[in-house]
Amino acid sequence: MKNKAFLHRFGFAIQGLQDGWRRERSFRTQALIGLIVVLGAALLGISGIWLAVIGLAIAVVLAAELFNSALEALVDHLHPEVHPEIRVVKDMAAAGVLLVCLGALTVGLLFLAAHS
Ligand SMILES: Nc1ncnc2c1ncn2[C@@H]1O[C@H](COP(=O)(O)OP(=O)(O)OP(=O)(O)O)[C@@H](O)[C@H]1O
Repeated sequence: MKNKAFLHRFGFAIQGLQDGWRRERSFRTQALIGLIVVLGAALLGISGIWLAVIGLAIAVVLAAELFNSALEALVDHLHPEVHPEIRVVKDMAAAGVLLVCLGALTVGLLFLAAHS
């Protein structure tokens, strides 16, 4: 499975996006919020740099959610039983998503403050 051509690897990534969309409600919610924010920003005609920062914040949130979901799926598959270490792994992954979401929220608040 190693060293596949770029198009193959791109296909795997698209498949991962579809799996994330199909299996994870939080990913769907965050993706829809991101879409609404980008559409709203485009309608307001905001400047290029703000669009870039907001787009990056949305992409980082979605990527963090996918990493978190992938880790959860792996852990649940390898170790379905309850275990204190699994709790730590899942809670730390969830904390990572929370931090990224707080960062994105800060970007949103700074944008609103700069445009009000
Ligand atoms: N196998 C386990 N052993 C110990 N604690 C667990 C285990 N599975 C889940 N937990 C605890 O329950 C919390 C929620 O776990 P869960 O897998 O349902 O995550 P979730 O973020 O709610 O996932 P989903 O996106 O599937 O709703 C974890 O953060 C962890 O604290």
